[in-house]
Amino acid sequence: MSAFLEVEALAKNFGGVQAVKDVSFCVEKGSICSVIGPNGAGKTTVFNMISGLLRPNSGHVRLEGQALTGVPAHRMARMGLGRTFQNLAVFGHASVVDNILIGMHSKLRSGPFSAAIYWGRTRREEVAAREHVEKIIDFLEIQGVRDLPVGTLSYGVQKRVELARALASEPKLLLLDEMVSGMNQEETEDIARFILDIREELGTTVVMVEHDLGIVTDISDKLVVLDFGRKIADGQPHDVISDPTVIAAYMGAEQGAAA
Ligand SMILES: Nc1ncnc2c1ncn2[C@@H]1O[C@H](COP(=O)(O)OP(=O)(O)OP(=O)(O)O)[C@@H](O)[C@H]1O
Repeated sequence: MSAFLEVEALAKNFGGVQAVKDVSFCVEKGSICSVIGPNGAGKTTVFNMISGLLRPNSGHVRLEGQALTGVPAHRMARMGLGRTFQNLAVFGHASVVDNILIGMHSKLRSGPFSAAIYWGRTRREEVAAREHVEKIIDFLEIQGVRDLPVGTLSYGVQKRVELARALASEPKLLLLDEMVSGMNQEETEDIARFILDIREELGTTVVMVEHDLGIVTDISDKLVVLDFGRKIADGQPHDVISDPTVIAAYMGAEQGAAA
């Protein structure tokens, strides 16, 4: 049986820079997998190849055996992918509810023309969409700010709205790009709890790129470590972070930064 997500021999060059070289790993259904590594290791590039923002020079990505490689990013929601971005990607002037409704558009069947013909179906879809949004709002505990413009909220709550929008399309695979960077301790702990709840209660598989080693070792089932574009380790968090190759990669990066 094939793995839920298969990343096979991915490679990507930017001009003369080999950002990712022959990276392969698998993610089991219903698990949380984190891709870590020092600055410039190739994490974001791998992530963007999984989510369709970048096309690999070679290699494949498959979700439940279906090829994702070459599928444009805007069709990924229909393939079962949801994602958040390293830099906040919310509509600051729109309310929390409207931001989440925007995330649902890939699930709605009615466009303006079919809406004119099938008014009843459109109406039912809209009611169902609003009910679904309310469930997500309850799930992520953002009831108190539901009608406020997202731009007026704290950074941690805005990230939660972004997460809500990614969940709106009911993804099978949720990709989280440096979700907790810039968050304080309390916001980080909240997000860690929500990620665990998403896995437990919604059964969603989660892949994250993360700098914060505390959160990844606490909540991940598996870590994949990159260094200079190559995979140097993968496995259970406590084994991986005590692996001498991984320690050396992080220490090398620190020494490089200090020099
Ligand atoms: N668009 C690009 N053009 C040229 N080089 C790039 C581009 N994107 C990434 N790189 C280079 O590819 C390498 C991997 O970058 P990437 O952003 O994937 O690493 P990262 O592990 O996500 O780093 P960070 O932790 O700093 O975000 C780096 O050397 C980077 O400078």
